Amino acid sequence: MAVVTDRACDALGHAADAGVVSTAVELRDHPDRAAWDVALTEVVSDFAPDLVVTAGFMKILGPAFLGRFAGRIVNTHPALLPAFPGAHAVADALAYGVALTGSTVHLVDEGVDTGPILAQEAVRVLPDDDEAGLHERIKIVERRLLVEVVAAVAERGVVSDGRKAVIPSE
Ligand SMILES: Nc1nc2c(c(=O)[nH]1)N[C@@H](CN(C=O)c1ccc(C(=O)N[C@@H](CCC(=O)O)C(=O)O)cc1)CN2
Ligand SMILES: NCC(=O)N[C@@H]1O[C@H](COP(=O)([O-])[O-])[C@@H](O)[C@H]1O
Repeated sequence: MAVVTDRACDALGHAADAGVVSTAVELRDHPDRAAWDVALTEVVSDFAPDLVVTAGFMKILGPAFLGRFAGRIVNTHPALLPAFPGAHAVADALAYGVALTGSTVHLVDEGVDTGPILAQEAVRVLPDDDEAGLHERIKIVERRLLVEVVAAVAERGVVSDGRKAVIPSE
C-alpha cells in the first residue's frame, strides 16, 4: 500500500512507476535517532498497514516503531540466521569461509536479526564468489522467498511465542 524509505533511493522510483505512494523519512532531517524513530512510526501509521515489510531497509527500528507494529514486521536478511546478523551479512559469510549461506525471512523484534524465523533457503558459496556475485544469487532466492512468506502471512496470519513462529497451514 506504500513504500517508505530512510533515504533517497531507487525504491522510491520503482514505487512511483508501480503507482504506489512513497516517501522518505531521513535521519538527517531529525534532531536525533529517537525523533526519527517517532517520525517514521507516525508516517507508516498514517497508512494503517496490517503488515510492515523491511526489504533492504538498513536502519535498526527503534522502540516507538516496534511498539506500534510489534509482531507485524517481516524482514528479509541475506544469511542463514542466527549466522551473520547485521548490516554486512554477505561479506561476513565470505570472510568466514562458509560453504553454505542463504536467505532468511523473519519477524522483527527488539533485537537485531533475532526475531522468530519464518522461512530460510540455502545458497551455496562458489569458490570464485565475490560479495556482489554471492549477494546477487542470494537476492534471487530472497525475492521469491519474501513474496511467498508475505502472501502466506497475509492469507493465513502468523502465530509466534516470541522465539518460534508458525504460519498456519492451508
Ligand atoms: N529492531 C530491528 N530493526 C531492524 C531489524 C531487526 O532485526 N530489528 N532488521 C533490519 C534489517 N537488517 C538486517 O536484516 C539490518 C539493517 C541494518 C543494520 C545496521 O546495523 N544499521 C545501522 C546503520 C547501517 C548503515 O546505515 O549502513 C544502524 O541502524 O545504525 C542491522 C541490521 C531492519 N531493522
Ligand atoms: N541486514 C539487512 C540486509 O542486509 N538486507 C539486504 O539488503 C539487500 C538489499 O538489496 P536491494 O538493494 O537490491 O534491494 C537485500 O539482500 C536484503 O536482504
